[in-house]
Amino acid sequence: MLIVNIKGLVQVREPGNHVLAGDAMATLPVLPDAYLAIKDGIIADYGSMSSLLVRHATQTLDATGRFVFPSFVDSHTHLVFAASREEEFVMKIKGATYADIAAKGGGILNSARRLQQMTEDELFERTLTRAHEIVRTGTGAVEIKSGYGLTVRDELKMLRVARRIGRETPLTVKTTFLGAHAVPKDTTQKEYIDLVIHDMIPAVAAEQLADYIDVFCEQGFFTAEETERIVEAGKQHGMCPRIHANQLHRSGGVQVGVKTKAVSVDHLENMGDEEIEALQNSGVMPTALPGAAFFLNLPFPPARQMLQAGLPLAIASDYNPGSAPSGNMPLMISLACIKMKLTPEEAINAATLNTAAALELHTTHGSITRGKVANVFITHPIPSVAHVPYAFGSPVVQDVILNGKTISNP
Ligand SMILES: N=CN[C@@H](CCC(=O)O)C(=O)O
Ligand SMILES: [Zn+2]
Repeated sequence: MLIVNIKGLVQVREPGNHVLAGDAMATLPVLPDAYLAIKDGIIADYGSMSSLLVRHATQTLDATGRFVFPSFVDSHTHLVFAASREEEFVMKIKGATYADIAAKGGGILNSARRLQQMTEDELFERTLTRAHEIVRTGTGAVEIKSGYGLTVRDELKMLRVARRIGRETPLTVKTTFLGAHAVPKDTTQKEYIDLVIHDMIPAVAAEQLADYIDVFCEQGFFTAEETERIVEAGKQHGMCPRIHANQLHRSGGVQVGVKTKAVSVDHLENMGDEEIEALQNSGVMPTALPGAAFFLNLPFPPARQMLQAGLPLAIASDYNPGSAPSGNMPLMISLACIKMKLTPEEAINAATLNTAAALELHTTHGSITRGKVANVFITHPIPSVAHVPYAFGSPVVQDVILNGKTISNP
């Protein structure tokens, strides 16, 4: 396949380990008036139109006036859920907080009740609709968590659905076991943590259903000490940690992430100097979820301060029914620019190369690089790259190509 007359080929990089940190995040390489050649699902070549020699291809797309981007990598979602939660949305409008709703058995426990009653096939169908939706907005690889099952049976059910999304859609899927998302009503904290460690983790590992282990490290959910114990148990079974950290409070989640060598710590709405220092040279990817901060009216992560400290930064959607009911990555990039004061270049780097690194997909995804998976999208005609975050909420993606194949009616 050949894409020709590309107005700008975005995020062109030579092969190599590209985690971008600090000042390096400001540079986004864009090749003007370019072509892109794809063969056997892989990026075969790219260059300036003036250097294009081969003109025969099985399929040629003309991208005049349009940009080609590498597909977004969304490194944090809860894509598998049974039902939306508009009633809580209205409660929040009227003044209830996320914590108030959770304390009344709403929130995660509300989602768990509904998911427990749903068959695996029905859950798959509902998730499939959302998978198609994120493909249409430019996502090519996605992390999917469990955490609305809260029983052995239902956590396994969620992870099987997530794995099936990886098999039956063109999305690249990584899965995360988040049994420690909330404690069910009729169980003590200790009983539930024992269930997570002694029953759930071995059962998940036996079916190889999870690449990662996650814990909601937060007041009223799981303490830093409990988080450490749970993720260490996961590590024993080959699951690398990634942590819900510092969403509502300075929970110690960041420090546990660093201590346990997590691949990422996500949320980070409540950060202090100590957390930023702890992350320096840690190898842990700090990940902002601007959709969740926006939806819950929380402070946004101190992105500029983090970049000034030389940290890398990733941006993901957190698509879930309670705190971020959108998996629209172009919108997340807009929010990152508008609310976190990232430049368009920084935000796009954060949602492509750095999220690929956060999912350990940096050798195959996240940039236009020879030899990487041909996951790209072609924009509508737009004047500039910065137009993507500028025109917030406007459709960005016109054509989607995943694994080298055009997705019809994206
Ligand atoms: N904070 C924890 N988990 C999700 C929200 C879960 C829910 O409210 O259903 C999040 O990342 O925001
Ligand atoms: Zn989350």
